Amino acid sequence: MILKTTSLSHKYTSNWAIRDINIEIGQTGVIGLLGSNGAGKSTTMNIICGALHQTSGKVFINGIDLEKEPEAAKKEIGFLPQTPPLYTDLTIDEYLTYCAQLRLMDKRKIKPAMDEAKERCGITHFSSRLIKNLSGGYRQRVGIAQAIIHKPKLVVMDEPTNGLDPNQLIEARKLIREIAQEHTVLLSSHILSEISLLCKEIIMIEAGRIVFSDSMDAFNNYAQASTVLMQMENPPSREELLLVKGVTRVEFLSSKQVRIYFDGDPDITERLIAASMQHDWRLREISFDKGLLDDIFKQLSARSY
Ligand SMILES: Nc1ncnc2c1ncn2[C@@H]1O[C@H](COP(=O)(O)OP(=O)(O)OP(=O)(O)O)[C@@H](O)[C@H]1O
Repeated sequence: MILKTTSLSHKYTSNWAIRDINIEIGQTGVIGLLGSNGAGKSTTMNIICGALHQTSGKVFINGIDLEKEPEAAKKEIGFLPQTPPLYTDLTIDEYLTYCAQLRLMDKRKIKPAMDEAKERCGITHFSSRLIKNLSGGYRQRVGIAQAIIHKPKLVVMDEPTNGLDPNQLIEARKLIREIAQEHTVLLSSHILSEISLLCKEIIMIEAGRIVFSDSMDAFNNYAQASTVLMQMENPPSREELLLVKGVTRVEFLSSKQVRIYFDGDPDITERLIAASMQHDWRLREISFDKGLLDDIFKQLSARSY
């Protein structure tokens, strides 16, 4: 088991920030920790990485008890916190060397490990550049390089794609996927689409408790389609749409785009397509729209897990 937590709970002051968090991860790949702001993602990650001491519960990294043998356990953890601890007045090489020393790496192994981490993160050409002169995307890569330099089994990334522009996002996702081929990556986000793009397993945390833990496929099945989105060149009136069997409510998002609420019968799309052909609505696009993340949170939080 690469990561195991048992009944992990934490109180900062009087309230529980997280309660009874049980996680078991045994394989490589990206595992997503999904939750809204304040759900307890950072608290959980900080404890797993030994940056925060839990009120109760246990953490095992590769079978090693983090509390009892912190040094040995931390050798198997790479951590990219929400704000990467970058020393901006150092060059990439100076910074990575410093990080490797902090991890108590064997002196002779530092240079080859650093070269490999830089290569994987695509920052070799900036080796002697000061970190303060790097763009946000490249700083993020340096953050990832420091998390993998000692080849840990588990790499923990707290909201690693936050604040990146669309191109940097694509690059960062690619890099994370590559890293996940050899390491187990536990990655947090409050954005469902980000998690669904990257993760095969998902752990959802809400108000400090795990409310869902399964494969992304199982999650997608659970998140039932709640509405249908239709784009038409020649849309009908609200009244006409309400005449289609199963349609319960119609919301015009623009003059040509409509959100259809329906009674839950998935054959609704066939009936809408048939009606469109019959009345020449000139349908351009039709798709199920999964519930908004907030709705899914509410549904999941409401059931006892
Ligand atoms: N240092 C602290 N002192 C007191 N309460 C804290 C502290 N850090 C976090 N909390 C509280 O603990 C709860 C969980 O916070 P946490 O930062 O773990 O959530 P999160 O899911 O990571 O949210 P975000 O995405 O906003 O970082 C929240 O209610 C938060 O207000």
